Amino acid sequence: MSGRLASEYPSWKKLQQTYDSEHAKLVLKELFAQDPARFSKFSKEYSSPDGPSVTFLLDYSKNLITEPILETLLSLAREAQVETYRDKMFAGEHINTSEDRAVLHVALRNFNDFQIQEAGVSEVQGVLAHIKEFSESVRSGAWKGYTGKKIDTIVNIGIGGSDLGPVMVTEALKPYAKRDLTAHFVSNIDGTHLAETLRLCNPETTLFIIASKTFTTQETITNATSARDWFLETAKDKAHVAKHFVALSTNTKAVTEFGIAEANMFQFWDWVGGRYSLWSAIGLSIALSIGYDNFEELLKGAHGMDKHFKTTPLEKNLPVLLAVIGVWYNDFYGSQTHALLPYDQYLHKFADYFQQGDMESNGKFVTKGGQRVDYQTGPIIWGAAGTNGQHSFYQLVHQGTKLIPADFIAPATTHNPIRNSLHHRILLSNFFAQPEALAFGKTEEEVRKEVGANASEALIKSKVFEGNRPSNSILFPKLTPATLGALIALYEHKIFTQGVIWGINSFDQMGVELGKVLAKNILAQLNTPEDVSGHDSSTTGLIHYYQKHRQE
Ligand SMILES: O=P(O)(O)OC[C@H]1O[C@](O)(CO)[C@@H](O)[C@@H]1O
Repeated sequence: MSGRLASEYPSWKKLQQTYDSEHAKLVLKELFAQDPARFSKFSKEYSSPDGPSVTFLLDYSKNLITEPILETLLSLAREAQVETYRDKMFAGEHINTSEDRAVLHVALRNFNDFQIQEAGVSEVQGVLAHIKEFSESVRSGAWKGYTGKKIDTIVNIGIGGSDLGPVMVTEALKPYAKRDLTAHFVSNIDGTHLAETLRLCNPETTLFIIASKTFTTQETITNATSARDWFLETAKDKAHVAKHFVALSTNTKAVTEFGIAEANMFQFWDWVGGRYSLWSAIGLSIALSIGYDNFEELLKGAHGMDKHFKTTPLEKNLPVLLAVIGVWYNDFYGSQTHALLPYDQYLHKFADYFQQGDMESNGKFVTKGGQRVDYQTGPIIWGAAGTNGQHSFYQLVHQGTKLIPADFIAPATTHNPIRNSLHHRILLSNFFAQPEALAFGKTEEEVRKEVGANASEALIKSKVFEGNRPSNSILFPKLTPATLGALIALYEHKIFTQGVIWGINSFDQMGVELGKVLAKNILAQLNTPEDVSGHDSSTTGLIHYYQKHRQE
Protein backbone atom coordinates (compact mmCIF):
# COMPACT_ATOMS: atom_id res chain seq x y z
CA MET A 1 0.00 0.00 0.00
CA SER A 2 3.07 2.11 0.10
CA GLY A 3 2.52 2.24 -3.64
CA ARG A 4 5.88 0.61 -4.32
CA LEU A 5 6.14 -2.28 -6.70
CA ALA A 6 6.31 -5.46 -4.64
CA SER A 7 8.83 -6.92 -7.08
CA GLU A 8 11.37 -4.29 -5.96
CA TYR A 9 11.59 -5.58 -2.39
CA PRO A 10 14.73 -7.62 -1.61
CA SER A 11 12.54 -10.39 -0.12
CA TRP A 12 10.54 -10.65 -3.34
CA LYS A 13 13.75 -11.20 -5.29
CA LYS A 14 14.87 -13.75 -2.73
CA LEU A 15 11.54 -15.56 -2.95
CA GLN A 16 11.88 -15.70 -6.73
CA GLN A 17 15.34 -17.22 -6.44
CA THR A 18 14.09 -19.67 -3.81
CA TYR A 19 11.20 -20.68 -6.00
CA ASP A 20 13.45 -21.17 -9.03
CA SER A 21 16.02 -23.25 -7.18
CA GLU A 22 13.85 -25.11 -4.66
CA HIS A 23 10.29 -25.53 -5.78
CA ALA A 24 10.93 -28.92 -7.37
CA LYS A 25 12.19 -30.11 -3.99
CA LEU A 26 9.16 -28.85 -2.06
CA VAL A 27 7.26 -32.11 -1.81
CA LEU A 28 4.75 -32.34 1.00
CA LYS A 29 5.16 -36.05 1.48
CA GLU A 30 8.89 -35.58 2.04
CA LEU A 31 8.53 -32.44 4.12
CA PHE A 32 6.21 -34.29 6.51
CA ALA A 33 8.44 -37.38 6.58
CA GLN A 34 11.51 -35.27 7.35
CA ASP A 35 9.94 -33.35 10.19
CA PRO A 36 7.61 -35.03 12.70
CA ALA A 37 6.98 -31.61 14.28
CA ARG A 38 5.72 -30.05 11.04
CA PHE A 39 2.11 -29.85 12.21
CA SER A 40 2.98 -28.17 15.49
CA LYS A 41 5.33 -25.75 13.71
CA PHE A 42 2.82 -24.79 11.07
CA SER A 43 -0.47 -24.64 12.95
CA LYS A 44 -1.85 -22.15 15.43
CA GLU A 45 -4.78 -22.04 17.76
CA TYR A 46 -6.65 -18.76 17.94
CA SER A 47 -8.36 -17.71 21.17
CA SER A 48 -10.24 -14.44 21.32
CA PRO A 49 -8.31 -11.98 23.48
CA ASP A 50 -11.54 -10.97 25.25
CA GLY A 51 -15.26 -10.78 24.61
CA PRO A 52 -17.23 -13.89 23.66
CA SER A 53 -15.14 -17.01 23.49
CA VAL A 54 -13.93 -17.82 20.00
CA THR A 55 -11.37 -20.48 19.28
CA PHE A 56 -10.24 -22.15 16.12
CA LEU A 57 -7.31 -24.07 14.77
CA LEU A 58 -5.53 -22.91 11.65
CA ASP A 59 -3.45 -25.71 10.16
CA TYR A 60 -1.18 -24.40 7.42
CA SER A 61 1.24 -27.31 7.49
CA LYS A 62 -0.02 -28.70 4.16
CA ASN A 63 1.52 -25.79 2.28
CA LEU A 64 4.57 -25.83 0.02
CA ILE A 65 6.66 -23.93 2.53
CA THR A 66 9.62 -24.42 4.81
CA GLU A 67 10.57 -22.31 7.81
CA PRO A 68 13.07 -20.21 5.78
CA ILE A 69 10.48 -19.64 3.05
CA LEU A 70 7.91 -18.51 5.58
CA GLU A 71 10.49 -16.23 7.19
CA THR A 72 11.21 -14.62 3.82
CA LEU A 73 7.50 -14.23 3.13
CA LEU A 74 7.14 -12.48 6.49
CA SER A 75 10.15 -10.28 5.66
CA LEU A 76 8.30 -9.30 2.50
CA ALA A 77 5.34 -8.22 4.65
CA ARG A 78 7.72 -6.19 6.80
CA GLU A 79 9.43 -4.56 3.82
CA ALA A 80 6.01 -3.62 2.48
CA GLN A 81 5.31 -2.03 5.89
CA VAL A 82 2.23 -4.08 6.63
CA GLU A 83 2.40 -3.15 10.33
CA THR A 84 2.67 0.57 9.56
CA TYR A 85 -0.27 0.50 7.15
CA ARG A 86 -2.30 -1.64 9.51
CA ASP A 87 -1.75 0.96 12.24
CA LYS A 88 -2.64 3.75 9.83
CA MET A 89 -5.93 1.97 9.07
CA PHE A 90 -6.76 1.57 12.75
CA ALA A 91 -5.85 5.22 13.39
CA GLY A 92 -8.28 6.45 10.74
CA GLU A 93 -5.67 7.75 8.30
CA HIS A 94 -6.97 8.16 4.77
CA ILE A 95 -5.36 5.05 3.34
CA ASN A 96 -7.99 4.91 0.59
CA THR A 97 -5.99 7.53 -1.25
CA SER A 98 -7.86 7.65 -4.56
CA GLU A 99 -11.07 8.54 -2.73
CA ASP A 100 -9.31 10.35 0.13
CA ARG A 101 -11.13 8.26 2.73
CA ALA A 102 -10.39 6.47 5.94
CA VAL A 103 -11.01 2.71 6.04
CA LEU A 104 -12.73 2.06 9.31
CA HIS A 105 -14.88 -1.04 9.31
CA VAL A 106 -12.91 -1.85 12.47
CA ALA A 107 -14.55 1.19 14.11
CA LEU A 108 -17.99 -0.39 13.59
CA ARG A 109 -17.06 -3.23 15.93
CA ASN A 110 -14.77 -1.35 18.28
CA PHE A 111 -15.64 -1.91 21.90
CA ASN A 112 -13.63 0.99 23.32
CA ASP A 113 -10.22 -0.48 22.53
CA PHE A 114 -8.99 1.63 19.63
CA GLN A 115 -8.90 5.40 19.79
CA ILE A 116 -10.05 6.58 16.38
CA GLN A 117 -10.41 10.20 15.36
CA GLU A 118 -12.72 10.49 12.38
CA ALA A 119 -16.02 12.23 11.81
CA GLY A 120 -18.88 9.81 12.38
CA VAL A 121 -17.01 7.34 14.56
CA SER A 122 -18.61 8.78 17.70
CA GLU A 123 -22.04 8.15 16.13
CA VAL A 124 -21.54 4.39 15.75
CA GLN A 125 -23.02 3.53 19.15
CA GLY A 126 -26.09 5.67 18.44
CA VAL A 127 -26.76 3.81 15.18
CA LEU A 128 -26.31 0.47 16.96
CA ALA A 129 -28.86 1.63 19.55
CA HIS A 130 -31.24 2.52 16.71
CA ILE A 131 -30.73 -0.94 15.16
CA LYS A 132 -31.37 -2.55 18.54
CA GLU A 133 -34.52 -0.59 19.25
CA PHE A 134 -35.96 -1.05 15.77
CA SER A 135 -35.10 -4.74 15.42
CA GLU A 136 -36.56 -5.52 18.83
CA SER A 137 -39.74 -3.68 18.01
CA VAL A 138 -40.18 -5.57 14.71
CA ARG A 139 -39.29 -8.94 16.23
CA SER A 140 -41.61 -8.48 19.20
CA GLY A 141 -44.51 -7.51 16.97
CA ALA A 142 -44.75 -4.02 18.50
CA TRP A 143 -43.97 -2.49 15.08
CA LYS A 144 -47.15 -2.86 13.08
CA GLY A 145 -47.86 -2.68 9.38
CA TYR A 146 -50.42 -0.25 7.99
CA THR A 147 -53.37 -2.54 8.76
CA GLY A 148 -52.19 -3.23 12.31
CA LYS A 149 -50.62 -6.61 11.61
CA LYS A 150 -47.11 -7.55 12.74
CA ILE A 151 -44.29 -7.90 10.25
CA ASP A 152 -43.60 -11.49 9.20
CA THR A 153 -41.38 -10.89 6.13
CA ILE A 154 -38.40 -8.67 5.47
CA VAL A 155 -37.01 -7.95 2.01
CA ASN A 156 -33.53 -6.46 1.83
CA ILE A 157 -33.10 -4.63 -1.47
CA GLY A 158 -29.44 -3.94 -2.18
CA ILE A 159 -26.58 -5.19 -4.32
CA GLY A 160 -22.87 -5.99 -3.90
CA GLY A 161 -21.79 -5.14 -0.39
CA SER A 162 -25.32 -4.03 0.45
CA ASP A 163 -26.53 -7.56 -0.23
CA LEU A 164 -23.81 -10.21 -0.06
CA GLY A 165 -22.82 -9.72 3.58
CA PRO A 166 -26.39 -9.74 4.93
CA VAL A 167 -27.28 -12.79 2.78
CA MET A 168 -24.17 -14.73 3.72
CA VAL A 169 -24.50 -14.01 7.45
CA THR A 170 -28.25 -14.63 7.72
CA GLU A 171 -27.71 -17.96 5.95
CA ALA A 172 -24.71 -18.81 8.13
CA LEU A 173 -26.54 -17.99 11.36
CA LYS A 174 -29.90 -19.52 10.52
CA PRO A 175 -29.85 -21.64 13.70
CA TYR A 176 -30.18 -18.34 15.59
CA ALA A 177 -32.92 -16.93 13.34
CA LYS A 178 -36.47 -16.09 14.29
CA ARG A 179 -38.15 -18.68 12.13
CA ASP A 180 -41.45 -16.81 11.81
CA LEU A 181 -39.72 -13.79 10.30
CA THR A 182 -38.80 -14.72 6.75
CA ALA A 183 -35.90 -12.87 5.16
CA HIS A 184 -35.59 -12.36 1.41
CA PHE A 185 -32.84 -10.59 -0.49
CA VAL A 186 -33.38 -8.90 -3.84
CA SER A 187 -30.31 -7.69 -5.68
CA ASN A 188 -30.45 -8.33 -9.43
CA ILE A 189 -31.95 -5.71 -11.73
CA ASP A 190 -33.50 -8.63 -13.59
CA GLY A 191 -37.20 -8.12 -12.79
CA THR A 192 -37.48 -11.83 -12.18
CA HIS A 193 -35.65 -11.48 -8.88
CA LEU A 194 -38.13 -8.95 -7.53
CA ALA A 195 -41.20 -10.54 -9.12
CA GLU A 196 -40.50 -13.99 -7.70
CA THR A 197 -39.82 -12.51 -4.27
CA LEU A 198 -42.96 -10.37 -4.24
CA ARG A 199 -45.02 -13.47 -5.02
CA LEU A 200 -44.02 -14.66 -1.55
CA CYS A 201 -44.90 -11.38 0.20
CA ASN A 202 -48.02 -9.84 1.68
CA PRO A 203 -47.93 -6.03 1.51
CA GLU A 204 -49.63 -5.79 4.91
CA THR A 205 -46.88 -7.72 6.70
CA THR A 206 -43.72 -7.03 4.67
CA LEU A 207 -40.93 -4.64 5.59
CA PHE A 208 -38.64 -3.45 2.78
CA ILE A 209 -35.10 -2.52 3.75
CA ILE A 210 -33.51 -0.39 1.05
CA ALA A 211 -29.78 -0.89 1.50
CA SER A 212 -27.51 1.38 -0.50
CA LYS A 213 -24.51 3.33 0.66
CA THR A 214 -24.85 5.85 -2.15
CA PHE A 215 -28.61 5.48 -2.70
CA THR A 216 -27.92 6.04 -6.38
CA THR A 217 -27.18 2.45 -7.47
CA GLN A 218 -29.35 1.80 -10.52
CA GLU A 219 -30.33 -1.75 -9.58
CA THR A 220 -31.28 -0.91 -6.01
CA ILE A 221 -33.19 2.28 -6.73
CA THR A 222 -35.09 0.64 -9.60
CA ASN A 223 -35.96 -2.40 -7.48
CA ALA A 224 -36.94 -0.19 -4.52
CA THR A 225 -39.17 1.99 -6.69
CA SER A 226 -40.88 -1.08 -8.19
CA ALA A 227 -41.36 -2.56 -4.71
CA ARG A 228 -42.91 0.70 -3.53
CA ASP A 229 -45.25 0.71 -6.57
CA TRP A 230 -46.24 -2.89 -5.76
CA PHE A 231 -46.88 -1.94 -2.14
CA LEU A 232 -48.96 1.09 -3.05
CA GLU A 233 -51.15 -0.94 -5.43
CA THR A 234 -52.63 -2.43 -2.26
CA ALA A 235 -51.89 0.11 0.44
CA LYS A 236 -52.94 3.11 -1.75
CA ASP A 237 -51.95 5.84 0.68
CA LYS A 238 -48.31 7.04 0.45
CA ALA A 239 -48.36 7.71 4.20
CA HIS A 240 -48.27 3.92 4.73
CA VAL A 241 -44.79 3.74 3.17
CA ALA A 242 -43.39 4.86 6.54
CA LYS A 243 -44.43 1.58 8.18
CA HIS A 244 -43.04 -0.63 5.43
CA PHE A 245 -39.88 1.00 4.04
CA VAL A 246 -36.65 1.81 5.84
CA ALA A 247 -33.31 2.86 4.36
CA LEU A 248 -29.68 2.06 5.17
CA SER A 249 -27.50 4.71 3.62
CA THR A 250 -25.01 7.53 3.87
CA ASN A 251 -27.16 9.72 1.61
CA THR A 252 -29.91 11.38 3.66
CA LYS A 253 -31.02 13.66 0.83
CA ALA A 254 -31.64 10.85 -1.66
CA VAL A 255 -33.37 8.74 1.01
CA THR A 256 -35.84 11.48 1.92
CA GLU A 257 -36.42 12.28 -1.75
CA PHE A 258 -37.35 8.63 -2.26
CA GLY A 259 -40.05 9.08 0.39
CA ILE A 260 -38.46 7.46 3.41
CA ALA A 261 -38.49 9.62 6.53
CA GLU A 262 -35.15 10.40 8.18
CA ALA A 263 -36.42 8.66 11.33
CA ASN A 264 -36.59 5.44 9.30
CA MET A 265 -33.09 5.81 8.00
CA PHE A 266 -30.09 4.03 9.48
CA GLN A 267 -26.97 6.04 8.90
CA PHE A 268 -23.43 5.04 8.09
CA TRP A 269 -20.37 6.87 6.80
CA ASP A 270 -18.14 7.16 3.76
CA TRP A 271 -15.30 5.35 5.59
CA VAL A 272 -17.34 2.13 5.48
CA GLY A 273 -16.54 0.37 2.22
CA GLY A 274 -19.50 -1.44 0.63
CA ARG A 275 -17.83 -4.84 0.85
CA TYR A 276 -16.90 -4.20 4.50
CA SER A 277 -20.32 -2.89 5.52
CA LEU A 278 -22.20 -5.81 7.05
CA TRP A 279 -21.03 -4.54 10.45
CA SER A 280 -22.78 -1.21 9.89
CA ALA A 281 -26.45 -0.29 9.40
CA ILE A 282 -26.24 -2.56 6.34
CA GLY A 283 -26.45 -5.38 8.91
CA LEU A 284 -30.00 -4.41 9.90
CA SER A 285 -31.48 -7.46 8.18
CA ILE A 286 -29.03 -9.63 10.16
CA ALA A 287 -30.12 -8.04 13.45
CA LEU A 288 -33.77 -8.49 12.47
CA SER A 289 -33.21 -12.11 11.64
CA ILE A 290 -30.98 -13.31 14.50
CA GLY A 291 -31.74 -10.62 17.10
CA TYR A 292 -29.63 -7.68 18.18
CA ASP A 293 -27.73 -9.57 20.90
CA ASN A 294 -26.49 -12.12 18.39
CA PHE A 295 -25.62 -9.32 15.96
CA GLU A 296 -23.51 -7.77 18.71
CA GLU A 297 -21.80 -11.12 19.31
CA LEU A 298 -20.91 -11.16 15.60
CA LEU A 299 -19.33 -7.70 15.98
CA LYS A 300 -17.48 -8.72 19.12
CA GLY A 301 -16.11 -11.83 17.44
CA ALA A 302 -14.75 -9.64 14.65
CA HIS A 303 -13.36 -7.18 17.17
CA GLY A 304 -11.39 -9.98 18.83
CA MET A 305 -9.78 -10.75 15.48
CA ASP A 306 -9.11 -7.03 14.96
CA LYS A 307 -7.17 -6.99 18.23
CA HIS A 308 -5.28 -10.11 17.23
CA PHE A 309 -4.37 -8.56 13.87
CA LYS A 310 -3.41 -5.25 15.47
CA THR A 311 -1.23 -6.61 18.26
CA THR A 312 0.18 -10.01 17.32
CA PRO A 313 3.71 -10.30 15.90
CA LEU A 314 3.59 -11.13 12.21
CA GLU A 315 4.95 -14.67 12.61
CA LYS A 316 1.95 -15.54 14.80
CA ASN A 317 -0.57 -13.27 13.12
CA LEU A 318 -3.15 -15.47 11.43
CA PRO A 319 -4.43 -13.07 8.74
CA VAL A 320 -0.82 -12.26 7.87
CA LEU A 321 0.14 -15.93 7.64
CA LEU A 322 -2.79 -16.65 5.32
CA ALA A 323 -1.89 -13.59 3.27
CA VAL A 324 1.79 -14.33 2.74
CA ILE A 325 1.17 -17.99 1.95
CA GLY A 326 -1.39 -16.80 -0.61
CA VAL A 327 1.21 -14.47 -2.13
CA TRP A 328 3.64 -17.40 -2.44
CA TYR A 329 1.22 -19.30 -4.69
CA ASN A 330 -0.20 -16.30 -6.50
CA ASP A 331 3.06 -14.67 -7.41
CA PHE A 332 5.64 -17.43 -7.53
CA TYR A 333 3.74 -20.62 -8.31
CA GLY A 334 1.49 -18.77 -10.77
CA SER A 335 -1.78 -19.97 -9.21
CA GLN A 336 -4.65 -18.05 -10.68
CA THR A 337 -7.32 -18.93 -8.17
CA HIS A 338 -7.98 -19.64 -4.53
CA ALA A 339 -10.83 -21.88 -3.41
CA LEU A 340 -12.86 -21.40 -0.23
CA LEU A 341 -14.40 -24.72 0.73
CA PRO A 342 -16.57 -24.63 3.85
CA TYR A 343 -17.72 -28.01 5.13
CA ASP A 344 -20.84 -26.46 6.60
CA GLN A 345 -24.05 -26.01 4.65
CA TYR A 346 -24.74 -22.84 6.63
CA LEU A 347 -21.63 -21.32 5.04
CA HIS A 348 -22.80 -22.01 1.50
CA LYS A 349 -22.56 -18.29 0.61
CA PHE A 350 -19.11 -17.79 2.13
CA ALA A 351 -17.22 -18.00 -1.18
CA ASP A 352 -19.77 -15.75 -2.94
CA TYR A 353 -19.29 -13.18 -0.23
CA PHE A 354 -15.52 -13.21 -0.48
CA GLN A 355 -15.64 -13.07 -4.25
CA GLN A 356 -16.59 -9.44 -3.81
CA GLY A 357 -14.58 -9.02 -0.60
CA ASP A 358 -11.35 -10.15 -2.22
CA MET A 359 -11.77 -9.55 -5.95
CA GLU A 360 -13.26 -6.04 -5.70
CA SER A 361 -10.53 -5.18 -3.19
CA ASN A 362 -7.46 -6.64 -4.84
CA GLY A 363 -8.38 -7.03 -8.50
CA LYS A 364 -6.20 -4.07 -9.54
CA PHE A 365 -3.31 -3.65 -11.97
CA VAL A 366 -2.11 -0.24 -10.82
CA THR A 367 -0.29 0.56 -7.58
CA LYS A 368 -1.30 3.39 -5.32
CA GLY A 369 1.52 5.32 -6.92
CA GLY A 370 0.02 4.78 -10.41
CA GLN A 371 2.52 2.21 -11.70
CA ARG A 372 1.45 -0.84 -13.71
CA VAL A 373 2.34 -3.90 -11.63
CA ASP A 374 4.66 -6.49 -13.14
CA TYR A 375 3.24 -9.35 -11.05
CA GLN A 376 -0.10 -10.91 -10.26
CA THR A 377 -2.43 -9.25 -7.74
CA GLY A 378 -5.71 -10.62 -6.34
CA PRO A 379 -6.60 -14.24 -7.07
CA ILE A 380 -9.90 -15.43 -8.47
CA ILE A 381 -11.93 -16.53 -5.46
CA TRP A 382 -14.41 -19.32 -5.83
CA GLY A 383 -15.78 -22.32 -4.02
CA ALA A 384 -18.80 -24.21 -2.78
CA ALA A 385 -19.92 -25.98 0.33
CA GLY A 386 -18.56 -29.48 0.86
CA THR A 387 -19.39 -32.18 -0.03
CA ASN A 388 -21.25 -30.81 -3.07
CA GLY A 389 -18.04 -29.53 -4.62
CA GLN A 390 -16.51 -33.00 -4.40
CA HIS A 391 -19.09 -34.22 -6.89
CA SER A 392 -18.49 -31.40 -9.34
CA PHE A 393 -15.14 -29.60 -9.55
CA TYR A 394 -12.82 -31.52 -7.20
CA GLN A 395 -11.79 -33.80 -10.07
CA LEU A 396 -9.89 -30.86 -11.54
CA VAL A 397 -8.53 -29.81 -8.16
CA HIS A 398 -7.08 -33.32 -7.63
CA GLN A 399 -5.95 -34.30 -11.11
CA GLY A 400 -6.20 -31.21 -13.30
CA THR A 401 -3.21 -29.31 -14.61
CA LYS A 402 -3.69 -26.27 -12.39
CA LEU A 403 -2.45 -25.64 -8.88
CA ILE A 404 -5.44 -24.55 -6.80
CA PRO A 405 -4.66 -23.58 -3.22
CA ALA A 406 -7.72 -24.10 -1.07
CA ASP A 407 -9.00 -23.35 2.42
CA PHE A 408 -11.05 -26.08 4.07
CA ILE A 409 -13.30 -24.70 6.81
CA ALA A 410 -15.45 -26.72 9.22
CA PRO A 411 -17.14 -26.79 12.64
CA ALA A 412 -16.39 -29.70 15.01
CA THR A 413 -20.00 -29.66 16.21
CA THR A 414 -23.08 -29.34 14.05
CA HIS A 415 -26.26 -27.42 14.83
CA ASN A 416 -28.19 -30.36 13.38
CA PRO A 417 -26.98 -33.56 15.04
CA ILE A 418 -29.44 -35.81 13.25
CA ARG A 419 -28.94 -39.55 13.71
CA ASN A 420 -26.58 -38.88 16.56
CA SER A 421 -24.40 -36.63 14.36
CA LEU A 422 -23.84 -39.39 11.81
CA HIS A 423 -24.19 -36.88 8.96
CA HIS A 424 -21.67 -34.62 10.58
CA ARG A 425 -19.14 -37.38 11.10
CA ILE A 426 -19.44 -38.31 7.44
CA LEU A 427 -19.10 -34.64 6.47
CA LEU A 428 -16.01 -34.22 8.63
CA SER A 429 -14.44 -37.43 7.40
CA ASN A 430 -14.52 -35.76 3.99
CA PHE A 431 -13.17 -32.51 5.43
CA PHE A 432 -10.17 -34.44 6.78
CA ALA A 433 -9.76 -36.69 3.76
CA GLN A 434 -9.73 -34.11 0.98
CA PRO A 435 -6.70 -32.08 2.13
CA GLU A 436 -4.92 -35.35 2.85
CA ALA A 437 -5.62 -36.68 -0.63
CA LEU A 438 -4.62 -33.37 -2.21
CA ALA A 439 -1.35 -33.23 -0.30
CA PHE A 440 -0.20 -36.83 -0.49
CA GLY A 441 -1.95 -38.23 -3.54
CA LYS A 442 -1.55 -41.81 -4.70
CA THR A 443 1.53 -43.12 -6.49
CA GLU A 444 1.67 -45.29 -9.59
CA GLU A 445 3.06 -48.06 -7.47
CA GLU A 446 0.09 -47.90 -5.11
CA VAL A 447 -2.30 -47.93 -8.06
CA ARG A 448 -0.57 -50.97 -9.59
CA LYS A 449 -0.97 -52.93 -6.37
CA GLU A 450 -4.61 -52.00 -6.26
CA VAL A 451 -5.67 -52.75 -9.85
CA GLY A 452 -3.73 -55.98 -10.43
CA ALA A 453 -1.53 -57.16 -13.27
CA ASN A 454 -4.16 -57.15 -16.01
CA ALA A 455 -4.93 -53.41 -15.86
CA SER A 456 -3.87 -51.35 -18.86
CA GLU A 457 -1.10 -48.77 -18.54
CA ALA A 458 -3.59 -46.05 -19.47
CA LEU A 459 -5.93 -47.06 -16.66
CA ILE A 460 -3.07 -47.11 -14.18
CA LYS A 461 -1.89 -43.62 -15.19
CA SER A 462 -5.41 -42.24 -14.96
CA LYS A 463 -5.71 -43.39 -11.37
CA VAL A 464 -2.54 -41.66 -10.17
CA PHE A 465 -2.90 -38.64 -7.88
CA GLU A 466 0.29 -36.59 -8.08
CA GLY A 467 -0.53 -34.91 -4.76
CA ASN A 468 1.52 -31.96 -3.50
CA ARG A 469 -1.54 -29.73 -3.79
CA PRO A 470 -1.61 -27.25 -0.93
CA SER A 471 -4.37 -26.30 1.47
CA ASN A 472 -5.14 -24.65 4.78
CA SER A 473 -7.61 -26.16 7.23
CA ILE A 474 -9.63 -24.13 9.70
CA LEU A 475 -11.52 -26.07 12.35
CA PHE A 476 -13.63 -24.45 15.07
CA PRO A 477 -15.90 -25.84 17.80
CA LYS A 478 -19.24 -24.56 16.47
CA LEU A 479 -20.50 -21.91 14.09
CA THR A 480 -21.62 -19.21 16.53
CA PRO A 481 -22.17 -15.51 15.73
CA ALA A 482 -18.86 -14.59 17.39
CA THR A 483 -16.96 -17.33 15.55
CA LEU A 484 -18.38 -16.19 12.24
CA GLY A 485 -17.43 -12.59 13.04
CA ALA A 486 -13.86 -13.67 13.74
CA LEU A 487 -13.66 -15.74 10.56
CA ILE A 488 -14.89 -12.90 8.36
CA ALA A 489 -12.46 -10.47 9.98
CA LEU A 490 -9.66 -13.03 9.50
CA TYR A 491 -10.22 -12.94 5.74
CA GLU A 492 -10.76 -9.16 5.65
CA HIS A 493 -7.34 -8.65 7.21
CA LYS A 494 -5.78 -11.25 4.94
CA ILE A 495 -7.06 -9.23 1.97
CA PHE A 496 -5.73 -6.02 3.54
CA THR A 497 -2.28 -7.53 4.07
CA GLN A 498 -2.05 -8.79 0.50
CA GLY A 499 -3.15 -5.40 -0.83
CA VAL A 500 -0.38 -3.69 1.16
CA ILE A 501 2.22 -6.14 -0.16
CA TRP A 502 1.09 -5.62 -3.75
CA GLY A 503 1.10 -1.83 -3.25
CA ILE A 504 -2.49 -1.42 -4.44
CA ASN A 505 -5.48 0.41 -3.02
CA SER A 506 -7.77 -2.33 -1.72
CA PHE A 507 -10.53 0.12 -0.92
CA ASP A 508 -11.69 1.68 -4.16
CA GLN A 509 -13.49 -0.08 -7.04
CA MET A 510 -12.87 1.96 -10.19
CA GLY A 511 -13.17 -1.21 -12.26
CA VAL A 512 -16.95 -1.36 -11.91
CA GLU A 513 -17.50 2.12 -13.37
CA LEU A 514 -16.91 1.73 -17.12
CA GLY A 515 -19.60 -0.90 -17.65
CA LYS A 516 -22.10 1.23 -15.72
CA VAL A 517 -21.45 4.27 -17.97
CA LEU A 518 -21.69 2.25 -21.18
CA ALA A 519 -24.93 0.60 -20.05
CA LYS A 520 -26.48 4.01 -19.35
CA ASN A 521 -25.61 5.17 -22.84
CA ILE A 522 -26.94 1.95 -24.42
CA LEU A 523 -30.18 2.09 -22.41
CA ALA A 524 -30.96 5.41 -24.11
CA GLN A 525 -30.41 3.79 -27.53
CA LEU A 526 -32.48 0.63 -27.11
CA ASN A 527 -35.77 1.92 -28.48
CA THR A 528 -35.12 1.98 -32.22
CA PRO A 529 -32.32 0.73 -34.50
CA GLU A 530 -31.78 4.32 -35.75
CA ASP A 531 -30.77 5.38 -32.24
CA VAL A 532 -27.94 2.84 -32.05
CA SER A 533 -24.65 4.61 -32.72
CA GLY A 534 -21.07 4.87 -31.62
CA HIS A 535 -20.42 1.15 -31.11
CA ASP A 536 -18.26 -1.51 -32.70
CA SER A 537 -19.93 -3.86 -35.18
CA SER A 538 -20.30 -6.65 -32.60
CA THR A 539 -22.12 -4.54 -30.02
CA THR A 540 -24.25 -2.92 -32.75
CA GLY A 541 -25.12 -6.35 -34.18
CA LEU A 542 -26.14 -7.68 -30.77
CA ILE A 543 -28.36 -4.68 -30.05
CA HIS A 544 -29.99 -4.93 -33.51
CA TYR A 545 -30.69 -8.63 -32.98
CA TYR A 546 -32.33 -7.81 -29.63
CA GLN A 547 -34.44 -5.08 -31.23
CA LYS A 548 -35.64 -7.49 -33.91
CA HIS A 549 -36.62 -10.26 -31.53
CA ARG A 550 -37.90 -8.55 -28.38
CA GLN A 551 -41.54 -8.87 -27.47
CA GLU A 552 -42.55 -6.22 -24.94
O1 LIG B 1 -24.42 0.33 -1.53
P1 LIG B 1 -24.41 0.89 -2.91
O2 LIG B 1 -23.97 2.32 -2.95
O3 LIG B 1 -25.77 0.71 -3.55
O4 LIG B 1 -23.35 0.09 -3.75
C1 LIG B 1 -23.48 -1.28 -3.98
C2 LIG B 1 -22.22 -1.89 -4.48
O5 LIG B 1 -21.80 -1.29 -5.69
C3 LIG B 1 -20.39 -1.16 -5.72
O6 LIG B 1 -20.06 0.17 -5.54
C4 LIG B 1 -19.81 -1.62 -7.02
O7 LIG B 1 -20.13 -2.93 -7.31
C5 LIG B 1 -19.92 -2.00 -4.53
O8 LIG B 1 -18.68 -1.63 -4.05
C6 LIG B 1 -21.02 -1.79 -3.57
O9 LIG B 1 -20.99 -2.74 -2.56
